[in-house]
Amino acid sequence: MTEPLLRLDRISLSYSEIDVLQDISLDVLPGEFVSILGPSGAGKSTIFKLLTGAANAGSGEIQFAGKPLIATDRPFAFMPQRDALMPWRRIIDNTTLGLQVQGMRRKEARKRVAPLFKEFGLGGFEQHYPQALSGGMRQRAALLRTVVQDRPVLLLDEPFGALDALTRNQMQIWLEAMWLKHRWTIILITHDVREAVMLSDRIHLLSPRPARVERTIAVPLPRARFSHPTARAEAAAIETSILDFLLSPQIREPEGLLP
Ligand SMILES: Nc1ncnc2c1ncn2[C@@H]1O[C@H](COP(=O)(O)OP(=O)(O)OP(=O)(O)O)[C@@H](O)[C@H]1O
Repeated sequence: MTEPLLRLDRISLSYSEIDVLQDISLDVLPGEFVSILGPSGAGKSTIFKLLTGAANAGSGEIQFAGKPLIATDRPFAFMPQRDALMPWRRIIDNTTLGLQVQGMRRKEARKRVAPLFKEFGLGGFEQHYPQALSGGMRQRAALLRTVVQDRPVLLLDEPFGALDALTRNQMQIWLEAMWLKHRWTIILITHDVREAVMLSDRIHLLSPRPARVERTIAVPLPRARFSHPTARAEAAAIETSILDFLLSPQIREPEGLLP
């Protein structure tokens, strides 16, 4: 059996009186594409804060490659919800930012990222500023900045949430192709159930805050699922069952946003 690359073992976390995570246990296999889905405010981004060291668990353990994760050990490259491109830096210099923060010299960092521009659909835009790029291009630039850091796990927090439906779908197709080629280990936070079913090997469904893993759903279907002649019906059925679950009375928005 493949050993997990990452394991969260009974993690709980509170912010002063607010309990946010309660006994979260989940694992991620090497090369696996995992999604985390759950109601708004459940604590999804908090899981990434824990992994990146921006928050500390009250109890439980995080293991990476079979050993407890220590503070100096940061095997994650994080892409935040908004692209966070710096408007005053050219695209090439935005994509080198993570490497430069790690101490790489600008010239060397540029050499590392430049060959990847074409693959990320950004060829010819190296010297442009972010405001000259479309929403999809900006997200690809942010993803490029994340990927070049060459960390074992990519943490993507709703990377396509702000895009229009058509661009989002194009980006999902592109990300799937990139993942099939590079086999990165990815944890994706998303609100988009179809996106999770399309891209994930497994989906962890969270309860409302304090978040627990309510269900883990494997999606063992061939890729390009929603256009695959036989898999598409099953993919649609999984999507419907997740939506039913998320809209069930015990899971749906706790603030009563739904009737
Ligand atoms: N620094 C903080 N101090 C206090 N409370 C916080 C802090 N950060 C987050 N929270 C609270 O923790 C809860 C979980 O927040 P989190 O951002 O992890 O949710 P989420 O599931 O990612 O939400 P969304 O889907 O809306 O982005 C929320 O109630 C939020 O208000």
